[in-house]
Amino acid sequence: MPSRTPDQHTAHRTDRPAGSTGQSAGPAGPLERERAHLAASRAALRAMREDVEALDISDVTANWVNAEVLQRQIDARIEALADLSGTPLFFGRLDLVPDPEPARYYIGRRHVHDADGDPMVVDWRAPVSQPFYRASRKDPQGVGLRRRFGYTGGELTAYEDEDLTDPEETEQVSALLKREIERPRVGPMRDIVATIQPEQDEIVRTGIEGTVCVQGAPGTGKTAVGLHRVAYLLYAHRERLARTGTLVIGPNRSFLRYIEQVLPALGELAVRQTTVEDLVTGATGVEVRGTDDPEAARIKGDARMAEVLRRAVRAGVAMPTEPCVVVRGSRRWRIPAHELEEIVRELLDRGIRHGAAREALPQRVAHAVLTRMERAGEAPDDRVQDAVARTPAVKAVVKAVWPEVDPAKLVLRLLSDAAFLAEQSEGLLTDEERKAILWAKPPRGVRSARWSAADAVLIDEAADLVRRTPSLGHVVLDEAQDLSPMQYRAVGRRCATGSATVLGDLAQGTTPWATASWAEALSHLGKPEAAVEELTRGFRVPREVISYASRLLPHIAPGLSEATSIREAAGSLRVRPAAVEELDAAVVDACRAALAKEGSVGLIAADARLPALTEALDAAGLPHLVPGAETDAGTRLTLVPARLAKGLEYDHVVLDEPAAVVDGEPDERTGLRRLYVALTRAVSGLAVVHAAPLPEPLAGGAGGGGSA
Ligand SMILES: Nc1ncnc2c1ncn2[C@@H]1O[C@H](COP(=O)(O)OP(=O)(O)OP(=O)(O)O)[C@@H](O)[C@H]1O
Repeated sequence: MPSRTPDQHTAHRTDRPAGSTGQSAGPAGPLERERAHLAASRAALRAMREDVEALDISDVTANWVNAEVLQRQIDARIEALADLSGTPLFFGRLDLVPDPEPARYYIGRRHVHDADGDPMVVDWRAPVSQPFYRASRKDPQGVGLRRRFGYTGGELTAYEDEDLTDPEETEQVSALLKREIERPRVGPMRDIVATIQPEQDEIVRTGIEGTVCVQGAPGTGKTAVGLHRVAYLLYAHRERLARTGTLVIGPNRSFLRYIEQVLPALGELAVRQTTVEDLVTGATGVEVRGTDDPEAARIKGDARMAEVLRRAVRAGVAMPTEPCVVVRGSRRWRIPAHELEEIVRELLDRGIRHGAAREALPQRVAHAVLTRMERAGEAPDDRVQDAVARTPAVKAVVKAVWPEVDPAKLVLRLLSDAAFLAEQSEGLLTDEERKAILWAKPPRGVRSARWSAADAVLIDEAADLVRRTPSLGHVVLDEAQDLSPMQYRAVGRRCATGSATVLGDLAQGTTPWATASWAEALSHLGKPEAAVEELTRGFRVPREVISYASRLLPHIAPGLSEATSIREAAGSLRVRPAAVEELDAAVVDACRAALAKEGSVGLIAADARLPALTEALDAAGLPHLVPGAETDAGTRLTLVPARLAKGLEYDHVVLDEPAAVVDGEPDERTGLRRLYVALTRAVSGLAVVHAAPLPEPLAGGAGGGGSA
């Protein structure tokens, strides 16, 4: 039941600058009434929490196990009902067109109800909240008035109305929305529930059955959308996902640290967040201590390796050459080799997992024995079949014909036994490719092997050939463009019976095997039917900066169009040449200038430049952090290796020596893509400082930004 408003509300625009309280905010003014509703909602939330805290479960739980489970659920509920001081309880209000009575909903991060159970705040994920994000004058969706609230330090200080019933009134950019989006960045990533845009909301609320792939330019909100989609799905399908699980996969640990607080802020505390590498090492138990050269990594990540592994697993299966003779009492039952072979071939043809087939084989052989017994006039039952399956003769057949496969040992053999690899990759890999992936010095065993990240994925694939990997209910895969086909398969296994949200940008692919087309990636993931959506409206990067970075697009991703930007921020780009011997000092200057402003500062540089820059910053007395570490008012500067910049953002970015960033990569296209990533991390301003000539695509053309 929506809360009813006895006083018929009159829609009214304040249109005053966000943050101001305006003149209408007298004691009985609308702002005061909204504050009163906030206070009442807070009290109601407190009461909800106290109700749960007061629950006495001693009567209802028959044993201590139940009691413990119930207590855990209660504790989680109490935690979920906390009133977080920095997080406003509601951020919006919808007044529906009276039909027949007016109805009003306050939209917030969680559901709050009064003592009668009537809602005081509705969860943003509830169906009634959807028009808050999607309704427009063209399509009001039953909404008469949409109100957005502005907060300052937890205080409700402003509101802003849109009358959706008047199609004549022109759409205006909401000042509160703009203020929220343009708020300086300090700490880790924040949720965007108050300002999700219609095109983003469509993706967030896609049904759980559908896999969605989002291609989006830097800063279009892919990560934000993916995280809010998990929160939405958990709300809409709580029980199902509690059973099957959800997972968020990101490119590296510093990125995960950057995003880790978004879901908890939305009340979702149980979503696992990991990298592909941690996912497969966790599943296989191998430790990654080695690296591959790019060519070896490319081949190991190629989808052809899936077939090589499939063959290698099957290669262990030998055709029986001896009959199986089972002795029971005074009788001997003989299954000839050719009949055993038929059983083996039938199991192979069924394409079931190696381990499952190995478990089925003794029963099949026993069944053949039972058929003979029946033909001889006996009447054996299931227990006899089980007993036969356990006889030494049948066990010996299984051992000889269908040996157990240890996934890591199998991969170790493939990478160290040239003849074995040649046999299993016949017609799939070339001699050079085989040479590229064979270990020069084979390790002694699985434990001493210096496994690479790509090896761990191969072992994970082999493990799945032996035993099916359990599938989760939903997987969000961020920065997907960097995955190899074999990595896509590893992720695909984890959502084989669930769905996925695949997020990425082809222009930001910086691995040698980076995705060339989403259709191909989705087929490796096992979701070829997924819809590909495009986001082009940028929320991070100021217009001048994104158009500067977009000069690289024809060289790195010719098919993609330039993103737009909602940030005007004139003067946001500075390109500053420096003499070689003055480069470090110029970079330090640029950092100081950035630190003089509000917000976080990221100094992005090629790996090779890090020692010199660390020294220069230390000498200048500028404390700095590593990516992913939490910034605070004292230390707002992070020194970011270009290779870790992906997915992150800083209010002000100082980019050191673009040419060095390009040179740090094995080929020019990858180098320019790395540069594109680095150029698109800034929220408010970018200063490019260089001594070497700028890479050609940046140097050319007019409007290269102001010089400082
Ligand atoms: N609707 C929105 N309201 C407010 N802020 C938004 C909105 N959408 C995105 N943002 C903000 O814009 C910034 C960029 O979003 P996000 O990191 O999700 O983009 P991305 O597409 O993943 O970028 P990249 O490709 O660089 O990884 C973030 O600070 C995010 O909070």
